[in-house]
Amino acid sequence: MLLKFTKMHGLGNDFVVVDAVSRKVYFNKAQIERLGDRNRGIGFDQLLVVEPPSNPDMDFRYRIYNCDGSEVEHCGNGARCFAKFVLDRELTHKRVIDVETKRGQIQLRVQDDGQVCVDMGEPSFVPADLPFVADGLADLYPIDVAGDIFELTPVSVGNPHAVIRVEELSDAMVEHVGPLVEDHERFPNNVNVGFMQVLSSDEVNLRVYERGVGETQACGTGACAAVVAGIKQGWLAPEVLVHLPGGDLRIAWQGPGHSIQMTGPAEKVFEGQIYL
Ligand SMILES: N[C@@H](CCC[C@H](N)C(=O)O)C(=O)O
Repeated sequence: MLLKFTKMHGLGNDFVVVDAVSRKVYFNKAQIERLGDRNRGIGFDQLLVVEPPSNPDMDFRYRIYNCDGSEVEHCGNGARCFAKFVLDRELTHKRVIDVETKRGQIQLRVQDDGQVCVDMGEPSFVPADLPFVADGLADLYPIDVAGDIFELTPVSVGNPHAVIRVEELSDAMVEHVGPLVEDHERFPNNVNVGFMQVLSSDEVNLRVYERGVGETQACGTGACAAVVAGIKQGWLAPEVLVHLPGGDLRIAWQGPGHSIQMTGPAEKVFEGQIYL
């Protein structure tokens, strides 16, 4: 079967986006891994599949797969690219789009400047929601990583994140500690690992080692998780500019009972077709 796709990115976190509204398409794990291979396929961090909604109150449903073939609940940068894709392809003319995901319902608002603001839903700090194995509730949780102790904040923003505050960001930290935390036994479903350097109460640097991918140039849910963790710990204000290797995101959270708002760009790179 010849598959038509669009290559997109949000701050360098790259996607292959497929229209499964106009024509049904299903992928198995081996196909996703092959398409995601940067040498033998197209290459992407995540595959996004745009489908009709199952709930008539929603505009679309979208499925998200990491390049290792695993299906995930949520993707912040993907949500913004999704909004640009359905407008560019004229699958909708709405600029406020309600979408079903594995995580639940999210709302995308396309601004006049082309940036997309995503209502990412409410975060949870309850360990069982990630899941994260813990004896009880704490502010910061110490975790033994190959003999070194790190303190982290576990956060679910629909998908699981571990946020570690560091004084300085380093390649060694992300490349060595990232994978060890990602599949640590205390995270039975694995976890996305964010390393956050606080610059001031409204500005941070962040690098994210993503579950099922490795380090990406940006992670939208990772930026949300880092900011809400920082607000919970009393380090950050309700609106924060997050500097990621691929560019900046604005994250706002007014506290418990409120959704996280994420604003940033979405870019189309090219369209193509490939045999599945
Ligand atoms: N890049 C994404 C997150 C994608 C999913 C993640 N790797 C997971 O396994 O949960 C984002 O922008 O949020």
